Amino acid sequence: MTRVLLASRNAKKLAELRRVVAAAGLEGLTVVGLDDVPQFPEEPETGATFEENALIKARSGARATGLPCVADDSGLAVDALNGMPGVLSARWSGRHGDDEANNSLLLGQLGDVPADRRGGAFVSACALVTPAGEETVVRGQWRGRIVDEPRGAAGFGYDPLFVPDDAEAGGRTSAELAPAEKDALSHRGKALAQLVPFLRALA
Ligand SMILES: O=P(O)(O)OP(=O)(O)OP(=O)(O)OC[C@H]1O[C@@H](n2cnc3c(O)ncnc32)[C@H](O)[C@@H]1O
Ligand SMILES: [Mg+2]
Repeated sequence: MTRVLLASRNAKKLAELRRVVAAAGLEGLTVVGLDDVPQFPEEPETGATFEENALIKARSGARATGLPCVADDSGLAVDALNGMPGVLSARWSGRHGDDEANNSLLLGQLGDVPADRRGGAFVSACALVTPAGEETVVRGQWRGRIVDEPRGAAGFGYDPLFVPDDAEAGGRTSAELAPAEKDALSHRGKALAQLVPFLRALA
């Protein structure tokens, strides 16, 4: 069995990564998380793009463990904010991973922005780095709009504020979708789908 490390320190994101990889039915691959390998220090996510940050995380996981490593760097790019919070999504309010503070800051910033200009996209870059140094990076996007009040309790991050454009979502926020519904439409689902052939090749 080949082991593959999914390197995320965000438990809810990690659960999504695990789900999508499991749904792909990769025979001969065992997925492990950071809890299953010896601890190694977190590298600062200093990249200017999602791709650069995904590579920083995947390279450091592969280097520390000797395992092929998948990492996601993602965020919400709001049109009216010229693509921000972007790579700063996790720490937009100044406190890393404080979803409530991030959401209320974003809502305040969009306070005067009318409904027809509240478009944006979730973006995910997923990188696969092997111990031999082969690197693959892919990107998925999920278009939608930012509502003016949070709705729903599933998912994480900005999910309660994001209504996907997809008809299947029927006007629900991504925090109101069932997990499998989110995976079928999401930026992360689309990015990982492109990595599946490369993962299959490792098995
Ligand atoms: O870097 P790792 O350890 O993977 O965990 P993280 O939470 O810091 O992850 P990122 O640096 O990639 O930042 C992503 C942020 O973007 C937001 N985000 C990304 N994907 C999202 C999703 O599917 N739903 C809601 N918010 C999302 C959310 O605020 C995340 O904390
Ligand atoms: Mg991060």
